[in-house]
Amino acid sequence: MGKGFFNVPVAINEPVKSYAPGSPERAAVLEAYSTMWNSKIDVPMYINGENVSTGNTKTMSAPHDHQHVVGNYHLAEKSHIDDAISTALEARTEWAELPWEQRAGIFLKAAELIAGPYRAKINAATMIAQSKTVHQAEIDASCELIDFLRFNVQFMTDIYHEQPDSTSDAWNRLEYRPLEGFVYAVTPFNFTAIAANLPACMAMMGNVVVWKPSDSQIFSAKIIMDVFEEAGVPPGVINVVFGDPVMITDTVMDSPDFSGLHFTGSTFIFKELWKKIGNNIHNYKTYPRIVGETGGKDFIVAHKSANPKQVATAISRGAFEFQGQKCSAASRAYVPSNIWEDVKSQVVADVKSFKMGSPADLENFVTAVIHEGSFDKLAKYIDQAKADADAEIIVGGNYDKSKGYFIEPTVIVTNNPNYTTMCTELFGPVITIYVYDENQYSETLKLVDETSEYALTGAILSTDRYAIQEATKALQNCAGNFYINDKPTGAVVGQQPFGGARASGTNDKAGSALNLLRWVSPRMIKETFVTPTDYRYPFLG
Ligand SMILES: NC(=O)c1ccc[n+]([C@@H]2O[C@H](COP(=O)([O-])OP(=O)(O)OC[C@H]3O[C@@H](n4cnc5c(N)ncnc54)[C@H](O)[C@@H]3O)[C@@H](O)[C@H]2O)c1
Ligand SMILES: N[C@@H](CCC=O)C(=O)O
Repeated sequence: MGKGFFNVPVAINEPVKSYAPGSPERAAVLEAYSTMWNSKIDVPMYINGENVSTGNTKTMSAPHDHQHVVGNYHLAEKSHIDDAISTALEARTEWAELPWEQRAGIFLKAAELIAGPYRAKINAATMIAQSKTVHQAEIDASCELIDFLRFNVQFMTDIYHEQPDSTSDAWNRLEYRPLEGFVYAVTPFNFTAIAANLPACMAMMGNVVVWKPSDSQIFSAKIIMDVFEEAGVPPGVINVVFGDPVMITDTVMDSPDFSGLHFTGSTFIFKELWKKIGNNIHNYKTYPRIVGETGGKDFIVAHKSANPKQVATAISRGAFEFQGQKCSAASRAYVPSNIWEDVKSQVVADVKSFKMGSPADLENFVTAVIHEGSFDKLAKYIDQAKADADAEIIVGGNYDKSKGYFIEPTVIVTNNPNYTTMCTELFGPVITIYVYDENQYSETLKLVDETSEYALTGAILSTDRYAIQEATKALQNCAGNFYINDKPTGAVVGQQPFGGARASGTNDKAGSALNLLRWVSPRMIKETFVTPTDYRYPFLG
């Protein structure tokens, strides 16, 4: 320790590859997809650097072909969770005391492994496990994950540089210690990058981790585990467990050494976990840090000055890329009456032109939703919209789960701004549009603010700067990520730190120093050079 003040490589965003016909990346990803599709993988848990198989397994299949099995994974019993906790705690001292540049080296290496030898594999696994198109897999599993790793190393050093003032007779130093105990990462299905980043960024700051991925993402989580291992994450630092989320969480949160939760997923589950922590609060050695990024009901508002083509494109891409399963996806839109007919005709034409099917066919723009539970929920809301007098489906509305969980991208128009699908998170390829009187802009902004419990992302499209300013102010509390003349999706690490407030989360901004600060417990050290030897003030003589 302490052999130099090292500069880390300046983080730059990983360029997104095109996958155009004839490109080497296209050939590589299709080959990786075909190899994975035609073999079956066995995914053990990973505890203390060892693969742990229990024989109690579940199969993994692709959402776009649910009868096609691509492998199985092993389920934990309580004793495995106890093991994961105790090995994490055993690894803690050595890991926490490892100089930061050694930890940085591991995660910078992980970024390069993904950028190079693992890129096709992690993209193909994400196409299979989460039914992402190749473009959506590339911006998530490769680029966003690489960016998380590189930028967080830089943010980590920025944090370490933040030091208090000192004087000639006293030197003040802040030490950014990891949390005392172990931390718990619970990750969602929808972003491979989020699944990797939640455990990785805590480990980067010197913490030891128990990580529970989503059942629907284990196939791509396996590639993350392989990358962490090859990059040199030592045994016990990140322990990966699968199985009953309630049993795993109860076991973790019953431990007095539990010191932090890093969660991304639905609002309801996050609130349940927060309650459990509250109920156990007297048992912990330290107050656990709680970070959760959760649901959304993300909006697009168009002003009467907006360009209809831009509004329509923001809707088509913002609502339907990755089947509307980004937490940032537009799911309610407010369009003024003067441009509605133009917006409507382009959105309908766009949606009718979408190709839907397996991500193995790179021509497809949309594929299947994640699982049967999601499919059934979406089908129910679509049927309800067909039956309700205050809603009309203007395009889409069909669904079919015979082979994969396919929901047609669907646009509902309602004359009721509080219609159920204007308020409830559906998490699928369904957007509801309310057409407002073009002269009721201010009233509509109030409606946008008050309609949903969430505050994740939102967008205003306008060519009128006064209208943009009015929206920026009126909507300041209903979106943690607010976009002007753009769609509300596609935040880039290092450029748009991501997260929302209200029921959308603790707004600790993934991909920024704000998030990393939650995983350290600073120690202030004051060193006095001339230590007093007399208690009296000078004037007391
Ligand atoms: N705000 C963000 O940054 C962000 C990002 C991605 C996803 N999301 C949200 O995530 C949700 C979609 O992801 P999902 O379907 O994987 O969410 P989910 O809440 O169903 O699952 C998230 C994780 O919680 C675990 N879990 C489920 N029940 C649990 C329980 N009772 N106890 C402990 N753990 C439990 C799951 O196994 C999974 O690992 C959406 O609501 C979306 O808005 C938010
Ligand atoms: N950061 C992503 C969304 C992550 C949640 O699913 C975006 O901005 O689209």
